Amino acid sequence: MVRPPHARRRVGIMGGTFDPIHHGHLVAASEVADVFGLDEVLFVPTGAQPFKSERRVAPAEHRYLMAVIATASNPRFSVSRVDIDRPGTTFTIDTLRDVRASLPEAELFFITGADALGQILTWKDAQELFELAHFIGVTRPGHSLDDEGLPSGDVSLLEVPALAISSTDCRARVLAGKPVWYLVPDGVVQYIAKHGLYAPEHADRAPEAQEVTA
Ligand SMILES: Nc1ncnc2c1ncn2[C@@H]1O[C@H](COP(=O)(O)OP(=O)(O)OP(=O)(O)O)[C@@H](O)[C@H]1O
Ligand SMILES: O=C(O)c1ccc[n+]([C@@H]2O[C@H](COP(=O)([O-])O)[C@@H](O)[C@H]2O)c1
Repeated sequence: MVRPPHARRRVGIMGGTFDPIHHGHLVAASEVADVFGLDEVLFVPTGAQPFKSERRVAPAEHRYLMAVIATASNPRFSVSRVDIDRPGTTFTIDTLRDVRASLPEAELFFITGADALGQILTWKDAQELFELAHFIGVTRPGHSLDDEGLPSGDVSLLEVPALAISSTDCRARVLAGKPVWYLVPDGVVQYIAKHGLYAPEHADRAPEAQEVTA
């Protein structure tokens, strides 16, 4: 994308539980950054996600550090602590307000997979979300990408390389003793093993890996 000089900085925001971060997240962010000419993508791990309150989630600090490891080699990727440092339930409206406050001049793009895009109208202060960022819905295997009911002009849809990977499947594989090599970055494979994440047999060695945070 050709950019005029002095154009506003274009910043993508990829929010997620990232339990753990995997190559599906990274490919989606990379493709959006390329197609929309983003200067930077901020990965924003959630604190307590409102739709996952019944589920055990790895402690935020582990999910944050895995995101840091996964994005370290890409100069355009970084990880934000705004959601994990804010007490209480994570709502995207707060994420966007906080990022807007720290980057007042930037154009913001919120990146979301097809599954999450389909739920946006149920999110807190849904109508105001579209005043704070342009939303980009990306394809995800097993989900249909649809912007029905969403404000036209505020949402774009993008086909990204299809990776049928989910964090749920990665956790289940670790629990079953199966490899997650090539589903998540190498450093994340090693981080999961080092801290005994997702494997109950390691609970006595690494109790911090089994905390309930959401
Ligand atoms: N394979 C994928 N391709 C495209 N987008 C994805 C993919 N996996 C996740 N996303 C998107 O990334 C964001 C964060 O996803 P999340 O951290 O919940 O991962 P997940 O794999 O869906 O996790 P879980 O299986 O635990 O629900 C969401 O917008 C989701 O739609
Ligand atoms: O704001 C809300 O009400 C809301 C409800 C559910 C999910 N979200 C956001 O959706 C993004 C993807 O969430 P998740 O848990 O599917 O990874 C993440 O940034 C969440 O904060 C936001």
